[in-house]
Formats: sequence, structure tokens, C-alpha cells
Amino acid sequence: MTDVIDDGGIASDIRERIGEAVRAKLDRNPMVSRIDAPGLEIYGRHHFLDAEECAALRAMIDSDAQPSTLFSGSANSDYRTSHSCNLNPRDVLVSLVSDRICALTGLPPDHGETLQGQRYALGQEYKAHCDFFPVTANYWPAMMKTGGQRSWTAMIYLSPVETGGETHFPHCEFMVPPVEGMILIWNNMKPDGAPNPLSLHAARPVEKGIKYVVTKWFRERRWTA
Ligand SMILES: O=C(O)CCC(=O)C(=O)O
Ligand SMILES: [Fe+2]
Repeated sequence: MTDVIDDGGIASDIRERIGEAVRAKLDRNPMVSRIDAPGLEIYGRHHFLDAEECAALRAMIDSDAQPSTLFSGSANSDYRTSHSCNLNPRDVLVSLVSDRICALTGLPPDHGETLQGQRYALGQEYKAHCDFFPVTANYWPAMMKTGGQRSWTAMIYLSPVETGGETHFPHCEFMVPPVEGMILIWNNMKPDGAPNPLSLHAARPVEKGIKYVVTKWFRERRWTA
């Protein structure tokens, strides 16, 4: 029997190089701003999608969204109360948005998971979590086979929210209020390629309005569903 090599929880050359390449690309893009957060690499860019593109994606989410589950599949009903769905990668707009994210970050399209849409109505939220996989999780051996650890997350706000709905990074003491069309991109790894606990984040409850986002998580290797 061969032992599983659990390398997703420690520093890694591959993940370090992914971090460096994306950081270099975003740092030289004048349209992209780095958010000042010690210990976390996080960037924003306004007007990444236009109003029509946001509206079309919201309509797709409205037609397909189901109550969200946690990655572990656990039925923790008060932890992630939004509705969500995978968006059809063969749809022209969905594939254009994925390509645009890859062009912005330089990340390979085949490392990206399916674009996921999410809608938060009044009071709905996604409590504090990390997007990287804990190597102690029972699903980690399966994730290793489908592309390994998650490196960067790209998330686009598809609607403004009157009150609440901010993306909160509690260890870094800042939150980002949703701005329609804005993309937020962060590295879930530290510069050395080890998981970064400071990437912990939450979607704060919506107090007024409806929040829509799309999220794309990138793996360190080619993602196979
Ligand atoms: O909706 C947000 O602001 C955060 C969403 C999120 O954390 C995720 O999709 O992984
Ligand atoms: Fe997340």
C-alpha cells in the first residue's frame, strides 16, 4: 500500500511559484489595487463586469440556485444560508467571465473550478471559513486527486447591497462592501505556499437588499471534476 503524501498543509514550491506569478501580474496592472492587509495578498478591480453582464449572471443564478451546502457536504444549516449553483461552463457569458478572470490573474483556465453563483437574501450569510482545504478533512485525499490545494480565489460582486453583505476578513480587520461589477482576488496561501490562516473570511448577513456573487476557486494543479 502506498501512503498518501499529505503536502497540502505545508510550504510548497509549486504553490509559492503560483503566488509569485499572480502577484507579479496583478502588481503591474494599473487597473488593479492591492488592499493593504498585512499578512494577506488581496486585490480589487472595479468595473470588471458591466451592468448587463452582472444582470445576465444574476438571472442565471435566480433560475438555478438551490440552498447552499458546505464543501464537506455537511448540513450545517445556519453556517451558509445563501442559495448557490454551478454555472454552465459552456454558456458563452460564463466562459467569457472565466477567460477574463484567467487573463487578469494569469492563472491557467484548466486549474479553475466551475464558476459558482451565489445569492444572499435578507439575513443570509456565509460564516467565517477558509477556502483552502484542511488536510485533516476526510475529503482531502479526494481533493488531492482532483487538483490539490486551492490557491487563489476570485470573486465578483454582481449587485450593490444597501446594508450588510460585506466580505469580512476578521483576522485582518477589514471588510469589503459589495460594489456591482467589482472583482476581489486573494491568495489563500502564504508567500511560501503554506495555507494562510489570515485568509479566513465571511460573508456578513445582508441587512437590506439582495447580494449576488460569482466565485472561482483555483487549484494548484489541473482541476478534474
Ligand atoms: O460572498 C462573499 O462575500 C464571500 C463568498 C465566499 O467566501 C466564497 O464563495 O467562498
Ligand atoms: Fe470563501
